[in-house]
Amino acid sequence: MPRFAANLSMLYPELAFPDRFQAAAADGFRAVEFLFPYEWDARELAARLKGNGLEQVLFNGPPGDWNGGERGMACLPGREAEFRAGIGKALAYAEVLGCSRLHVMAGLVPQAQERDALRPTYVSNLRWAAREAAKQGVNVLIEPINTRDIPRFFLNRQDHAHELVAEIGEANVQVQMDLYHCQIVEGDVASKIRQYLPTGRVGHFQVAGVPERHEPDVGELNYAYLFDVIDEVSKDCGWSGWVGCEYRPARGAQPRGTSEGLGWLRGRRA
Ligand SMILES: O=C(O)C(=O)[C@@H](O)CO
Ligand SMILES: [Mg+2]
Repeated sequence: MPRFAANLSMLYPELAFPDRFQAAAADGFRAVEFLFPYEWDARELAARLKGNGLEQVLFNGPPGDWNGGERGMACLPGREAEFRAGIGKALAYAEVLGCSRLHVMAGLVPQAQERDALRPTYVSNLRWAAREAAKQGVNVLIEPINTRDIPRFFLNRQDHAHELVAEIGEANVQVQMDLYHCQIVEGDVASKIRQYLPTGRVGHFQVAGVPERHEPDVGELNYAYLFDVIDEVSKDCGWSGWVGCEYRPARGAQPRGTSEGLGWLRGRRA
């Protein structure tokens, strides 16, 4: 059975962020992930994890000016110093949270620039981040994201991500395979799991229904089937990572809306 982690940036929207840890534990989760922890003290978050018997399995590096529309800096020439400072900050949080996966967002292709021209900057930034992360046993993850949600995002496809992982050439760089984005951009999701999971280069999965990004049992993807595929391939190749529940509950911020939407998970937990 896949092991499922609650994404606390999206689940339990009716609760203040620090209270989402307890809610996730009460719903039976043993692990959590979230996007950005930086407005909270790392020790306070570590205490929430410990107090609720939870493991932190993933979070994101600083994305640049998120409210101003930025979605990472890794591909942006001229932003290397800020990128490196952000990785330093993220690794300090990873240490306190005991987290071994860091998602580094690629960034947007600037207007009037070609994606390929950004590749050397991206590769060199990721290589630097990976070497820093390796010093404390952290894996750096890169995630293809669909361009409907994030227009001009640098990284959109699984094959592009795996090519870049090979070019970066560091053992601790892996792909965060978000099946929601994968379905929107390229489809053929089960075959892609079978193709990429045995390579040892998939570090984490994320799931959501398509197209609304609600619960996995809402929408066009048959997750019952896909979870069986992950199970089957994991057994063959010895993969033992996590599946992040990164969706917006269909019942929105209604009290207990997230919990009531977890029917899809019943009987599926490892
Ligand atoms: O949007 C996603 O998908 C993510 O995994 C985030 O970390 C980045 O927006
Ligand atoms: Mg994702």
